[in-house]
Amino acid sequence: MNDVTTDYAEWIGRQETTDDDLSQTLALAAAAMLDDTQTCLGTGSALPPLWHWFYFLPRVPQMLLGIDGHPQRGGFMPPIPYPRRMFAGARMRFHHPLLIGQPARRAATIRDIRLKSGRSGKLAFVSVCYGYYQDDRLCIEEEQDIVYREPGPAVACPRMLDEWPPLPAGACARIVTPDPRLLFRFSALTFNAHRIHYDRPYAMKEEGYPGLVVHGPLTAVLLMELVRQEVARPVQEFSFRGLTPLFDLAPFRIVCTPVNERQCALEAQAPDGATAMRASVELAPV
Ligand SMILES: C/C(=C\C(=O)SCCNC(=O)CCNC(=O)[C@H](O)C(C)(C)COP(=O)(O)OP(=O)(O)OC[C@H]1O[C@@H](n2cnc3c(N)ncnc32)[C@H](O)[C@@H]1OP(=O)(O)O)C(=O)O
Repeated sequence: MNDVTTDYAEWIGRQETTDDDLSQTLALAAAAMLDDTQTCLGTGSALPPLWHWFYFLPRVPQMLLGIDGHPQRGGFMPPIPYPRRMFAGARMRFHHPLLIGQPARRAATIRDIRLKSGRSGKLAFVSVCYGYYQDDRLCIEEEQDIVYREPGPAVACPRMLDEWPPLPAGACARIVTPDPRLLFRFSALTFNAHRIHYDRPYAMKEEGYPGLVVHGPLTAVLLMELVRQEVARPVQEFSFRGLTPLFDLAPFRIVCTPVNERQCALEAQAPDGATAMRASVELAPV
């Protein structure tokens, strides 16, 4: 089940390059969404880690969007027939911060396509590598896993704990209320038209979710913001895997637990206490 079918083999190695001027306006809009009134975001300032996701936006014409709101498959992304797209995870290494207001380039390459069978049914994982450059200098290396699922049974509404469990020693945490205003602003900032994040009838009736789905990259950004504010040290590496979706139906908790001098374990906990996203950061040496 792990082999790429010949149908998709020609997509491996496919490349796409996107230029962006890393406008200050978008950084200020991202800061507003994150309630960040402190970070200096002037021209030439370092873009906080993961904020590169607010740039290099897809420029696919409206007429080429699929029914789910994503660009129709068969262009850069392979024509996988499973209809339910999700962001499954990513790994990245930060070499240098991107600087606001200066031209930058993103080079994308499809690295791998794998068909798997999971508890939820048939899955197709597409791994896309990205290199982010400024002045021809590699600033960030990233690999994203996008998963396409076949339709399955409706996803149940998660039960809510009466109380969050105690935190591990040394951990810090924050409760996030993922209301539609936050999801809408994140969709807008990433120019992501996937309807599961803002169109409740579509999310529930077509894709079988109990509510609007929280973007995986939004949860990852919130975890990174917790590190940026509470640990306040430069991050060298970051990785995450989405284990179960989060919805706009109840608050979730994000937790950062130091593991050693250089590493923190991160987690987003669903309202029922289950781990919805597991992540880790490697910090720069002191
Ligand atoms: C933006 C954007 C979209 C979104 O943001 S969607 C919302 C964010 N994403 C999520 O909420 C995804 C949450 N995860 C899940 O729903 C499930 O974990 C998933 C991905 C459907 C898989 O669940 P299964 O239970 O069917 O899978 P298994 O645990 O049985 O594993 C089967 C094999 O798949 C591998 N695998 C599972 N999860 C991941 C993952 N996150 N990343 C990479 N690989 C994964 C697992 O290791 C098994 O592989 P084997 O080789 O061991 O068979 C947008 O669209 O842009």
